[in-house]
Amino acid sequence: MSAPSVVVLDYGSGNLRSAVRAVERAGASVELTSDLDTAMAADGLLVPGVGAFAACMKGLRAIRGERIIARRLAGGRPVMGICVGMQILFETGIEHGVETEGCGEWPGVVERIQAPIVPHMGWNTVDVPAGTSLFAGVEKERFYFVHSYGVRDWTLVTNDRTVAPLVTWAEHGGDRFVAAVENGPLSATQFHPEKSGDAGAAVLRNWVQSLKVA
Ligand SMILES: NC(=O)CC[C@H](N)C(=O)O
Repeated sequence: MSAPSVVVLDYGSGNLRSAVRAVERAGASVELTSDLDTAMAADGLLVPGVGAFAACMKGLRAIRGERIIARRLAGGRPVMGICVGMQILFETGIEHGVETEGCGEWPGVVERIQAPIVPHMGWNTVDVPAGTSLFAGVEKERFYFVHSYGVRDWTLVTNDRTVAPLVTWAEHGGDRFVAAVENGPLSATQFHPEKSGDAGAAVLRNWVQSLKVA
């Protein structure tokens, strides 16, 4: 079976090369591009990101990235967001007093972590829900975080006809925030799997291996 194809979306954010290398090591054939048709056709789309929420959303909109994400998800085509690439999937981001509209794939606000020491920078464990596939085999491992903001409250309303997302939580300085989400074709991690050693590599491998099944 050929390697799954993954587009790493190039919307001007940083951390692109390490994301490309990490997904290649996870077994995918990777292209770094902002081309809409290429991004739509790939088995998986990875949305990395470092920097401020507003700047990332500006860069994403400049290449119609929010439309690429929405159209892929409408067709059940897998997307994974990492760090700011996860944060921009939510409804709103508030950084340095600036409120910015996100992609709105999930309700919720990205806001400053309420902890004595911010940024949350370093290795941490996560609280993984039953039924996870993203964390299969590494549920008890540590992952590398570098962020000052996060989603501290998960308020998605579901009913008996919808499959609730699997939400993984983490805690820093007494504050809890969403560390990962598995929601059908949409996956996301607040931590950097590409900076999280063998455990992070396993998360990316789990995601890449799910693409051919999708
Ligand atoms: N690693 C980053 O780029 C941090 C992303 C975001 N600005 C945050 O602080 O949460």
